Amino acid sequence: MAKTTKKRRGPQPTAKAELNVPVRVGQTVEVEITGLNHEGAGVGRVEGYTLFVEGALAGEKVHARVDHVKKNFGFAKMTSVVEASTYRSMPPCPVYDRCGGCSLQHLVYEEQLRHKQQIVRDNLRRIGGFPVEGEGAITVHPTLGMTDPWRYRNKAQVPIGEENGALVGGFYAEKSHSIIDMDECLIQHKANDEAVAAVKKIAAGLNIQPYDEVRHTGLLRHVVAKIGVQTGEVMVVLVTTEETIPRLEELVEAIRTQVSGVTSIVQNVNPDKTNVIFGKKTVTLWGSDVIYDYIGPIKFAISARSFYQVNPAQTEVLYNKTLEYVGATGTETVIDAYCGIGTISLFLAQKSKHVYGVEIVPEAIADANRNAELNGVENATFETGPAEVVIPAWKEQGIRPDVIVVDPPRKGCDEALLATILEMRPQKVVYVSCNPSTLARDLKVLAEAYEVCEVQPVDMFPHTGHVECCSLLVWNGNNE
Ligand SMILES: C[S@@+](CC[C@H](N)C(=O)[O-])C[C@H]1O[C@@H](n2cnc3c(N)ncnc32)[C@H](O)[C@@H]1O
Repeated sequence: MAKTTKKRRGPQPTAKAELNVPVRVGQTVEVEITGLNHEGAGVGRVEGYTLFVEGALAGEKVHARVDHVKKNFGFAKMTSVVEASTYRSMPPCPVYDRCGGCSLQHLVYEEQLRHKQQIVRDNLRRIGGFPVEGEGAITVHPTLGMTDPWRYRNKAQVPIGEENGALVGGFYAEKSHSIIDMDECLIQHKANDEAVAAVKKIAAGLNIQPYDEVRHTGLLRHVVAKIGVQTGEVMVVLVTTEETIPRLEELVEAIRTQVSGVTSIVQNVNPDKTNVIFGKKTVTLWGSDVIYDYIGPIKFAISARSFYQVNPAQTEVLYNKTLEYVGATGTETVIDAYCGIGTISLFLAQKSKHVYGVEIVPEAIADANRNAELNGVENATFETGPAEVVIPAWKEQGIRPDVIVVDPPRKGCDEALLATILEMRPQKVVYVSCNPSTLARDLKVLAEAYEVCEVQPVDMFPHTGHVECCSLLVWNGNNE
């Protein structure tokens, strides 16, 4: 099911004269594509003016229709290929060009991996000012990809609506609130697709009213399905506008008997006029409050609302790399900043003396403590709060980490945290990042006292433009 929707750019009848650019909205142009940007759009020029062309690949000549112009660059959509790249492949997904969840399905997978490695290199050079070639260059390893890069997502979040009087669920059509019905997503675990399709059919059969986003009427807003890939346990979450569900017993009984692997049926109530999926109230309708999964040897309890990495196979690859870079032997004190539900912390606790995890969301820390208990881990301590406040406090308390691991959100580390790391000077910093540009910016700051030894890109989200990285930094021994 659709994971993301394409950025919606509003209608823009800007005349080319207004901005003094060589193209106008609605015009079809021929463009030679020289590169791919971080969102997977082709980059080309028309009379020196940069156009980002959705659907085009580096090395291609294409026809494209301009749909948005700005002063220095514009956006276009490919309408036909004039000269194709040898790396072009036929996207297997039938709704690929309408969904927007994936942006790279038309590029052969090996080339996607090379592209992601290049994106990391470009950011390190352009934003970080690091050499990436020749003597003294940072080693950026080839991206670690999946042997089978399909059906990897363990969570589907599907908006429900109405089309011609029928209940539908799938993804939002571009620049609209109407939902295109879809029962299969090729990057989604098959069990989740089947669970959502079954729930849609059951809900329609029981005449449960789908949500109308514009009028803010109806009951069923979203169907969420989650699977613990290692345990096969499935959770179905019904997100509704109201607490009362008509024919509730029949609904639960049908889901319980028709959804394969289901061990948990949960209702979340979201009465607000918002595009945020979940509301505050969650009730278990049948079965367990949680499903379980394993990453490596660590068992995790996953509730309806808890954050859990969506590609568990590649998460294990990423965490093993983190463990390798930390290089713990059993004597180390490690700080895990931005620890979420303690996934990295619990991985590290196996090999370290003590792990301190900090995270801003209280519910995530409650999950981290519960997961520590579940795994009998006694050498991990979790604290709620901003990393940039809690870690300086730990410093004052005399905690001296040998290694600090950071895994911040896309905006990167807070400046105050980087300053604290430079003051604490652990022997190593391991930086896990989902955004190469903020990674490059922060590494540049840390390079004052650290050698950036190597960067390992990991493909957590095949067929999308995203890339995750794990970087090893070692203190340069300079006390100044
Ligand atoms: C990319 S996630 C990493 C989660 C975890 N390491 C994992 O692998 O599942 C970033 C986490 O940072 C948390 N966060 C955001 N800002 C924070 C801050 N200032 N201090 C501590 N945690 C923060 C978010 O809530 C989120 O859980």
